[in-house]
Amino acid sequence: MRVIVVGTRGSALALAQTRFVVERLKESWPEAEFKVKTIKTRGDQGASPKEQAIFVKELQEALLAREIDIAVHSLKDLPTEEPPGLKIAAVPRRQDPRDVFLGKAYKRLEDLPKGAVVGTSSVRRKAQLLAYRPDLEVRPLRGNVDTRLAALGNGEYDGIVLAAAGLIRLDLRNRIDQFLDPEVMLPAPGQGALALEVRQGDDLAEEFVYALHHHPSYDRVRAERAFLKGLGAGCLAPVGALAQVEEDGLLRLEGILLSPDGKSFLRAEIEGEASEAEELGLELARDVLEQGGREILAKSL
Ligand SMILES: NCc1[nH]cc(CCC(=O)O)c1CC(=O)O
Repeated sequence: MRVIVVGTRGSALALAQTRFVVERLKESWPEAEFKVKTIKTRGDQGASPKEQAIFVKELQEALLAREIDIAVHSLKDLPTEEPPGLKIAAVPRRQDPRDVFLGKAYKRLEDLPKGAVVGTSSVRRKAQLLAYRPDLEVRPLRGNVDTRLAALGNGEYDGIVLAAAGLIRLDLRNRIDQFLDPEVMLPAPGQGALALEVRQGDDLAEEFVYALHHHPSYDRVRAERAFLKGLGAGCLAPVGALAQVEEDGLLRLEGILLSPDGKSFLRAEIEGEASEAEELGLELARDVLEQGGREILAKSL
């Protein structure tokens, strides 16, 4: 039988995510053989959105070139359009999608004194931080998770904001001081979810990864990504989105579009059938654009 090659980037987080995926694959398909291949990329998870896009592309090229058979991505780093010849064949059960606060002297965002310095390089996090607390000073914070934790330790910041999922997957949950309420900080579309990508027509790889597919997680991230896509904002505008599947099976999607300074924003929500996840996301985006989102978008370009 064919050896299935699982491709990943080399950052600690990417490797941890891939180890998790490969373990699940081996449990589901004990007869099959899986091998991990690290695709060397210049940077890491803390790179700028533009660099992130390059790393994603390198993995996709390796897939198309048959150097790997399955690519493991953080879903939030993937562009909303799939390249020709590839498909997202599975979205495993999503990790906690929320953002988290890690503080130096103060362990909660609301306890920070006026003018406190918070580190993040995400335009989405910055805009929402400023919308909540215009008095804060938001300073850039790049690098992989370790680098960012070290920067907090050095006292350069009073606090930093990261994705819960990254810390949890790196076994650093104990470093989290506060899970941010989505009322204050809506996560990035797809945050906390993985995407398992294969070549179209590679039925074996597709069948293998489908064993890890979690449909409710897939519906949620499809709604969130459709909202992002519908705004036509690309990855550079401050956009947050979070979908939940309610007890009655309905999907509730909340979305926000902000100006980079957080002074203007539009937040809206919609509810409907989970099977209509994509339509719900697109409809919410249309609502937001019509309520004044177009003017807000013009400010972030
Ligand atoms: N943009 C970098 C990135 N891509 C995925 C994660 C975390 C894990 C996830 O959201 O799935 C991170 C780090 C962060 O935002 O703190």
